[in-house]
Amino acid sequence: MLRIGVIGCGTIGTSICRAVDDGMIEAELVAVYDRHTEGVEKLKSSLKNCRPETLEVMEMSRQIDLLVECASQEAVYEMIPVALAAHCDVMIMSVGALADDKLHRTIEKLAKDNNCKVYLPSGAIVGLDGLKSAAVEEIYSVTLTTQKPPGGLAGAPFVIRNDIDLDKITGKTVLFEGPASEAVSAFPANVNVAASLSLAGIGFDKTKVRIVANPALTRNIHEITVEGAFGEFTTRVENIPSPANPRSSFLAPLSAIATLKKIVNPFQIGT
Ligand SMILES: NC(=O)C1=CN([C@@H]2O[C@H](COP(=O)(O)OP(=O)(O)OC[C@H]3O[C@@H](n4cnc5c(N)ncnc54)[C@H](O)[C@@H]3O)[C@@H](O)[C@H]2O)C=CC1
Ligand SMILES: O=C([O-])CC(=O)C(=O)O
Repeated sequence: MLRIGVIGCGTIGTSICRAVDDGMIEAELVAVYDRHTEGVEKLKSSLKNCRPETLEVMEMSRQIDLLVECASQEAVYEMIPVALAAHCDVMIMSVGALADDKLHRTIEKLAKDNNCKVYLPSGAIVGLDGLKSAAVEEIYSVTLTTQKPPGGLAGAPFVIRNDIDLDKITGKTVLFEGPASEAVSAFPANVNVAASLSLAGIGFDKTKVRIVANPALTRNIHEITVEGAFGEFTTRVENIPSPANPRSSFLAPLSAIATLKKIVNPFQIGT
């Protein structure tokens, strides 16, 4: 059975661990870790069947086949190279970290050298399957427009740096327009999806991102338009925010669980 370790015991980590605990994913939950011990204890006490140990990444990597990162972009720097060097496959949710070309190349080399896989779930967006197929030929443009209720953008470095009072936004307001390379560091907990889109398509500099604060919304909306030699498509998803973390859409943990199910399933459905 696949032995997994989970880094980050927040919204997504808890959903993944519960899915293993409920038997939805045929895997053994060997270990968990979070920089906040209360988070680890709360998660562990909520499990009915699994008894994971609390282990730091180095020790965890010796005992697992797959390390699941659902913590932060910072954690990708700290944990992913360590796990790959220990011959573990990895799954990354904080995909925005890969906008750093040096880190991206390090992870790619470690994965190749150690014969490991790096899984990047679709997260909170729909349409990566179509984009991957389309990218076999030329892609002319990829645009992501993300709209969130203002509270869902709280704490973003861009908001803090520009002294934006989210409570004072009364109408639909474009906060950011620029390349994905800038969007993922300006809003690290909001548009990791822009990174997955960039990696599947035309890269971080050419992928355009617009981030809109919209007080009329209760959902996180991601709209993607792709134009290329294949033609054109647009996808739009209206995501219910996770109750525990309104920055993250409910579809994100579901996509992480679906990716784990795909890893253990002999049938690989979809591109
Ligand atoms: N790819 C995608 O579509 C999506 C990606 N995300 C990203 O996934 C990650 C997890 O999201 P949530 O579970 O909603 O966040 P969360 O805030 O609910 O939980 C994150 C947990 O990770 C821990 N953590 C953060 N950095 C750490 C580190 N360096 N070492 C150890 N523990 C650390 C925190 O203490 C917290 O308990 C975030 O980076 C988020 O931005 C979220 C939604 C969609
Ligand atoms: O969950 C979402 O809507 C998207 C998100 O936070 C991210 O990509 O980081």
